[in-house]
Amino acid sequence: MSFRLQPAAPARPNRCQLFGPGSRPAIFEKMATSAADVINIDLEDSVAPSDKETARANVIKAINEMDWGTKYLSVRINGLDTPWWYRDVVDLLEQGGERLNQIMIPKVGCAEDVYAVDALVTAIERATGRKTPITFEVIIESAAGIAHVEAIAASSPRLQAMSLGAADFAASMGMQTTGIGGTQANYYMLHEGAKYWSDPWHWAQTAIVAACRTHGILPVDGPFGDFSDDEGFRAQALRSATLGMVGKWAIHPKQVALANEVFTPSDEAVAEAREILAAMDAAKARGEGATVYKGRLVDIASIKQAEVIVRQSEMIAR
Ligand SMILES: CC(C)(COP(=O)(O)OP(=O)(O)OC[C@H]1O[C@@H](n2cnc3c(N)ncnc32)[C@H](O)[C@@H]1OP(=O)(O)O)[C@@H](O)C(=O)NCCC(=O)NCCSC(=O)C[C@H](O)C(=O)O
Ligand SMILES: [Mg+2]
Repeated sequence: MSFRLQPAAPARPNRCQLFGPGSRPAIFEKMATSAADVINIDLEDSVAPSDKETARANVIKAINEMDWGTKYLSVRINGLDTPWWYRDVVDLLEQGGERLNQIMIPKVGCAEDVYAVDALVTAIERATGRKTPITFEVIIESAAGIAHVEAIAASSPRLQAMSLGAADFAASMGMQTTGIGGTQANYYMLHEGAKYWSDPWHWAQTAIVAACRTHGILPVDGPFGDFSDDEGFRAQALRSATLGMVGKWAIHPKQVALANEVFTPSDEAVAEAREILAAMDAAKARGEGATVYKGRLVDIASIKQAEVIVRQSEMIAR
């Protein structure tokens, strides 16, 4: 371990972030009563330009009047290249009250993007006497965003989560696909006539996980567009969980249970993690730093690996 210790990410469940357009208030109740840990009401790309003001008003009304239970409540504002974002922030902060937990900033390309929103939010919080600081989530969904991901991760103490936005990311990178996440038919290796598919999102995901873990932020996988493909969603989510991401967006309610299933450690995984911890306790008592568990090596690093799984399950059970 470096002399500079790795900070812990916020201790709150973030297995599924359910999205819905702010211009569609009829679904807000369904979002609030869903099994998602986080609700992202959208003012950005799922809202047509002609609906921006109405959507903003819908969202503020819903934040104030609806029962959101224990949901972590987040609103995605418009991008900093639009005329809408500052009014989103001002109205949400001035009229949305303390129930709003988080602002999601899309298409962040550099640390200064976050700085700009932070400055505006900070001024409004001071003026209104807000008690609990608003937190931020950013979406990495451009070439600039991934190139500057580490600086973005370090940009503000408000930052709690960072997602990969596969659709805009693919467009910004010039990738030849219209798919949103998942397997890409043309991304394969050929060996002795057989095709072996690879994962075109892998590099961006690992860059995000490393930046997030360095700065104590939750790394999250973004949307999987084909909501009729449950197995495709599950495969994408399993890869993300294996890489260290803590959750995934749902762009349709049927994806919520899938995300919760993948990002909740199974009873078997938790039991095995606890057995590894017990085996290492016994090893330590014998003065050993390594031992054998089910025919394989476990050592002091295995304690940290097992603790990740136990911590996740304890946090979700809370
Ligand atoms: C994708 C949808 C437009 C589909 O809506 P719809 O046609 O109504 O679906 P269904 O008929 O299958 O709906 C079944 C029931 O579920 C309710 N419903 C639908 N969507 C939601 C939702 N998001 N949350 C809660 N409940 C929902 C319907 O009302 C039906 O209920 P009932 O009649 O009682 O049976 C729609 O799902 C949708 O709008 N999804 C979210 C789109 C969105 O927010 N997109 C933005 C995020 S993705 C993105 O931005 C890309 C990213 O930035 C990147 O770059 O990668
Ligand atoms: Mg996007």
